[in-house]
Order: sequence, then C-alpha cells, then structure tokens
Amino acid sequence: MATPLSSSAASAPTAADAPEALANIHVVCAEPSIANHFLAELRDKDVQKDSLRFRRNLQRLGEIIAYRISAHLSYTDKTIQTPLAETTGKLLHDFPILATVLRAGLPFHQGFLNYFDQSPSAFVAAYRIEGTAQVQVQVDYLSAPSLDERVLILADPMLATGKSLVQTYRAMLRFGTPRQVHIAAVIASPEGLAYVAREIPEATLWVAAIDEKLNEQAYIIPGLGDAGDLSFGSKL
Ligand SMILES: O=P(O)(O)OC[C@H]1O[C@H](OP(=O)(O)OP(=O)(O)O)[C@H](O)[C@@H]1O
Ligand SMILES: O=c1cc[nH]c(=O)[nH]1
Repeated sequence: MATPLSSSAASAPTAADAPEALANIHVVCAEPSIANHFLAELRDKDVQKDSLRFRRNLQRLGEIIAYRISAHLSYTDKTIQTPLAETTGKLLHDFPILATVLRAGLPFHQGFLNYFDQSPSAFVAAYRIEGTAQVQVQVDYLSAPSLDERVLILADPMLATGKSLVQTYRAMLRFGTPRQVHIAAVIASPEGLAYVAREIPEATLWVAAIDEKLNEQAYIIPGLGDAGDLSFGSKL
C-alpha cells in the first residue's frame, strides 16, 4: 500500500528537554565496543570521502543495534534435527517490521535487514523544508504493511530536531497499531531525543551517541554533516 501524505509542522523541541531524565533510552557507544570505531569513522571528514565506507559503517551500526534490540524480542522453542542428534533451538517468534526514512535511512535499514532477514519493510519519503525559520518536515510518500500487533523498528540515522521521526511515526499509525515500538538512530541531539521520547512514550529508543547540541540550521554538533549527501551525493 502506498499513500501520498500532506505536510505538517510539529511543535519545536527545546534544549531544556533533558534526555538523561528519560527512561527507555539505550546509548550503544556509552560502553567501549567496535561500534565506537564505526561511529568515529562516520564522523571523520577524511574517511567520509569514501562513500562506500560511509554507507557500510551506517549498515554496521544498524546490525549492532538490531542485535541489541533482538534481546527484547520473543522466541519460540523448536525441535531441530542436526546430522548427529535432536536438540532445541530458539526461533524468533515474529520478525519485526523495519521502517526507514529516505534517503539516509537506506544503508542503516540494510543493517537491520541483514539480521532480521525475513522482515517486511516500510519506507517513508520525508525531508526537511529548507529556508523556513523553524524546521518543517514534509512527509510525501509512505509504503507499509499492516502494523497491527507487530513489533515495529523505525530507523533513521540522524535524529536532529526529531520532527522527521515523530511525523513519520504518526503517519505510519494509519497502517495499524504496533504492539511494541523501537526507534533507532546513529546520532541524536539532546533536544531532539527528548522530543521523540516525549511524543512517542511507547517507544524504546536506541542511539549510538547523543551529541552536544543543534546549530542554527538544526544540524547536530559535532554530528557528522549531512548523512543523505554523504551516502548518496549532494542534492540540487
Ligand atoms: O530530526 P530532523 O530535524 O527531522 O532531521 C533528521 C532528518 O535529516 C536527515 O534527512 P535529510 O533531511 O538530510 O534528507 P536526506 O536523507 O534526503 O538527505 C535524516 O535522515 C533525518 O530524516
Ligand atoms: O546533522 C544533521 C541533521 C539532519 N540531517 C543530517 O543529515 N544531519
């Protein structure tokens, strides 16, 4: 099912929102792991010249967060016959629906799909309208299966103001009510993360890192720049 959607502006998040005070937020790079290495490469303007590596690092962080989320899903015992004996395996009860936001979401999404290989996907075209005083997001196109009673993972690498994720999620609810919601990003601003946590309290949030702030153009500082352009080339 594919539906064109109209634009709307959500109320602006403020820096006074403190994500530290909010439960349900997992910060993957808070502990040492290879995820920190992938994130450091994503941020490095010299390494960014290699767009293949940039996309692959987004994908690898998608894989890592997918693995972390998998610990929160349900499994069913199944009898398995090996070549030598019978044993019991645990199979994922139902594969989550994987939703992402074009364009920058695509490599991150692929990381989730690498692990949740039987998952259906949902795609949203959303973009920030340039030249407005406050960030406004246009949601143009949404293609999704039924979300009723499913686990939904909504993944977008950059969580700046949080408006893209909040508007995308609201638009997606036209396709049903999920029983569990996970929202994943690579880099979040403190105010954007607090905004998403406030507007979507039913979601568990997963981020690789929480950065310092947004700049006047609502870009994340230090951030990594424009994830869509770095993945796929600059827009006109
Ligand atoms: O939290 P927000 O303030 O809404 O910003 C985040 C959005 O910005 C990026 O997309 P972008 O608008 O750069 O589009 P692109 O992927 O097409 O380059 C990113 O992938 C998010 O969708
Ligand atoms: O810092 C930001 C903010 C929005 N989108 C990006 O790609 N980067």
